[in-house]
Amino acid sequence: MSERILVLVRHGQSEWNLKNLFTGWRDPDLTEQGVAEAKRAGARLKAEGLTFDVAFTSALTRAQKTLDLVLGEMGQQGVKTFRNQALNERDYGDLSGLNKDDARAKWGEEQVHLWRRSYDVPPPGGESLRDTVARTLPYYVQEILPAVLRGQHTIVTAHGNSLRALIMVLEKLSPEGIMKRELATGAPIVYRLAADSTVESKRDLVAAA
Ligand SMILES: O=C(O)[C@H](O)COP(=O)(O)O
Repeated sequence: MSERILVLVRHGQSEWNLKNLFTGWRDPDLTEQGVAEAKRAGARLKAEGLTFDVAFTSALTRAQKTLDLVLGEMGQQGVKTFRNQALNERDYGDLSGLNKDDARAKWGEEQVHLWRRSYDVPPPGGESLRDTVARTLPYYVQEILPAVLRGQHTIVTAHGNSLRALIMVLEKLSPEGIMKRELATGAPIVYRLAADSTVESKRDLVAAA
């Protein structure tokens, strides 16, 4: 039985990350730096000797391009890929397109932090992390996890908060624990799962600067 490998990668820097705008379901492209980050992630995964059998990504350009660049760097362009909006970023609702510093000036540091990092406070008109877990988890359980448990080496490229939702479940984090969890762009996390789908080991492959 081959190992049960699950790799999560947040997309590389996007145009709106660079401009410091709430993005959510909006669809900006990667920046030059984001392209470089994605390629570096691919190089790190290749250096680990990893190969993939199946890939999952969101319906958004920045995550799809990141996946293409990672696989390209690994010489693994042909990997079977599934795209699904279940893996999209948390919907930032009315905040989408607003500048994060302007939002802090308007609503206060603490409120904006709660919208961005709390488990159950939804941004106006958008999804809380709890809502995002409710959206991503069925897709993980029904599509991604079965592939991992079959021994297919699996990569998921998605978003800061859709991945925090999965990480909360994988790492059994409390609402307080997930509040402190930040994900760098283009930094792969390699999980090995046990047969009962719990995490056996985890490694952060922080992309070299
Ligand atoms: O949607 C966004 O704005 C980013 O991808 C994640 O933003 P956050 O770090 O503010 O949650």
